[in-house]
Amino acid sequence: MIEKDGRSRVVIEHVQPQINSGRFPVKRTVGERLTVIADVFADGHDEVRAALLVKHEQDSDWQEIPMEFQGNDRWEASFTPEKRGIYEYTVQGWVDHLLTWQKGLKKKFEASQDVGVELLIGANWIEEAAERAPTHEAQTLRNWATQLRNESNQSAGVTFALSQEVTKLVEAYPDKKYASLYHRTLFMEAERQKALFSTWYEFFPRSASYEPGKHGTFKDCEQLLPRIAEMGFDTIYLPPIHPIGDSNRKGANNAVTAQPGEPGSPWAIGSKDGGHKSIHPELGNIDDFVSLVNKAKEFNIEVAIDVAFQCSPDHPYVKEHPQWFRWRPDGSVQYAENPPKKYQDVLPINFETEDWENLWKELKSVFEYWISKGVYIFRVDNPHTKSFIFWEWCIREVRRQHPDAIFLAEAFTRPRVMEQLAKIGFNQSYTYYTWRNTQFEIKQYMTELTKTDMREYYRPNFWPNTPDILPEMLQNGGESAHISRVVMAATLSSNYGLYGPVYEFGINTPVYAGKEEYLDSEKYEVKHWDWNRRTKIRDVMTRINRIRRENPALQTTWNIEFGETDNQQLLCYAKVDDYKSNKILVVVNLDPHHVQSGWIKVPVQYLNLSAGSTYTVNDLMTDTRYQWHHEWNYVELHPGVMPVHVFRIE
Ligand SMILES: O=P(O)(O)O[C@H]1O[C@H](CO)[C@@H](O[C@H]2O[C@H](CO)[C@@H](O)[C@H](O)[C@H]2O)[C@H](O)[C@H]1O
Repeated sequence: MIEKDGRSRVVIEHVQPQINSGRFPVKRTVGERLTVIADVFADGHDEVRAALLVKHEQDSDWQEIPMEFQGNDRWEASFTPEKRGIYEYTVQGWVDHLLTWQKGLKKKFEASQDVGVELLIGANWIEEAAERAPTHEAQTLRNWATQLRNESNQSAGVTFALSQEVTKLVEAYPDKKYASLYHRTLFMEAERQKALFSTWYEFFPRSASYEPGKHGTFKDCEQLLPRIAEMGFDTIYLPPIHPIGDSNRKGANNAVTAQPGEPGSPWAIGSKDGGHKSIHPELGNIDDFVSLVNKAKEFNIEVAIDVAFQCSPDHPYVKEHPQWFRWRPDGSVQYAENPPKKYQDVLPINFETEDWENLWKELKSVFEYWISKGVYIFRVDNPHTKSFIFWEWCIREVRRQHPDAIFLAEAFTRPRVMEQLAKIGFNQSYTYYTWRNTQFEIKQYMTELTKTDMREYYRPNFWPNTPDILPEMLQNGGESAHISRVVMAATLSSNYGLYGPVYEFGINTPVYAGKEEYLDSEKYEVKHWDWNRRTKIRDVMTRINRIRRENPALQTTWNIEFGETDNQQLLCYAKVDDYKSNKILVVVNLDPHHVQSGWIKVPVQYLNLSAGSTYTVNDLMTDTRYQWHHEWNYVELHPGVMPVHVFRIE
């Protein structure tokens, strides 16, 4: 059986972007362009044309966007989503006889051949196009066909046939009877802008009190909002806010047994006071929490909460749904792990339980419950230790009802696993940035994130530290490293965050030499921070966050171009906005201990600067201006003064 019309001669292949052959949608935010490329060609020498077909899933009509020929059978078109939701896209190609005729006519006429018959053939094609045009234009086309038939002067006929007005009108009504359609419909999800541009400040609400020795509350968190807003953060991320279990409670510095009075790790969720939908009593009650969420909105701050699907042995689920845990012959459950880390105070959930459907529904309802309280951003703890198939379902279902929901995958694990979590729906992902220090490492990692197909589905969120990770660079590099690492996170990636208090106060003592964990970690203790204290690091955080808000070039991750340097300790990169009007050039001294100087090659072409022109670079970190003339320019960065330049090119 011949399934297709044998006259469909166009081949369409290598349509990009597509993730796993279209199994997963590519990601964009509203207003963020999607550029689609494809190879479209036919046998012989006929002219081919191609169009990108796009539609929002709720619309019935396809929008047709002409693709532009890039040479070598490659075609390209762009589309910018205007509303949130899923868009479908595919590619169509067809042989264009009118265009073929026009090109042939031109060649023959230029070769001084007789084109009398050609003009008659063209008249027929134009008449056919009239059949596809609306009445008023159909009449014009018919008139042109008559004009061509009656034209006695071949030169005038050719000029007319190739004129812009004829070309424009015949292009508008192509003959697509035998058009080919790419064999697949692909998907793109357009999300709200925050999925791409967000600035996170993590702190433990139990340490929020201004008063030493007092357990912090949500009311205390409200007091911190003006301070956090002043620093320019738009998202506060709170580690778990639920009741903390007593059984196997951990003590200071990860001791497996807590001393009386120790508060335990907030990730040991669940006690007689409730589980994932309850509030730790010392923080306040649900009304206090909702009040914090609403108050934060007044400062343009969103509250993000931590969702850790694991249970303290005291969690109500353990008694109510014992089938959700894997019991061993001795009546115990093996505690949770993220090898080599051991979480002796929590039980993992068994995603292979016979009762998986009820488990899934309950876990999804946790997100729904917090959404009903005004929370739309979730930092998901260790998602890679729960099944992919669950996440794909859960995120899809939650976002179908609540498209504003954003899920950040807190997975520091193998690359394929992190990538899969992003493919199946996580809107943002933690990264290896935390450990990328040298020029080579940073360039290589940024290239992988932005110039491979990861760009289509993996939205990085760069964290210089977390409560779990005090990287060696911050331990050894002190204030200078804190400054350079936060400025790089904030300018390399449009999503970035940090574990705030210890960062701004420059706390960097490891639990012991060689271990990348904070001594006396807040994970196991209530801390008292001097919230009135201003540090240079805090001032830098404030300034770089303002620079990010004021410069659209820093509100996306994908627009990076590195510049050469003659010193490996200097890193140089440029970013420009879509309109090429906002241009940022960052230079970083990667060595926190020594002055580093050298020559950097400004990527002038990328920055749209004509060679040899004079331009002003305005260092937004220090409000200092320099006049530069060439590609190569000299810089000198002092770690003790300011280890970075963030230039705006003016
Ligand atoms: O496994 P990760 O390094 O990605 O860390 C995340 O998950 C951990 C488990 O939830 C969590 O660990 C903390 O809570 C545990 C449970 O209470 C406790 O046993 C650990 O000692 C404590 O570090 C970690 O904070 C989180 O970021």
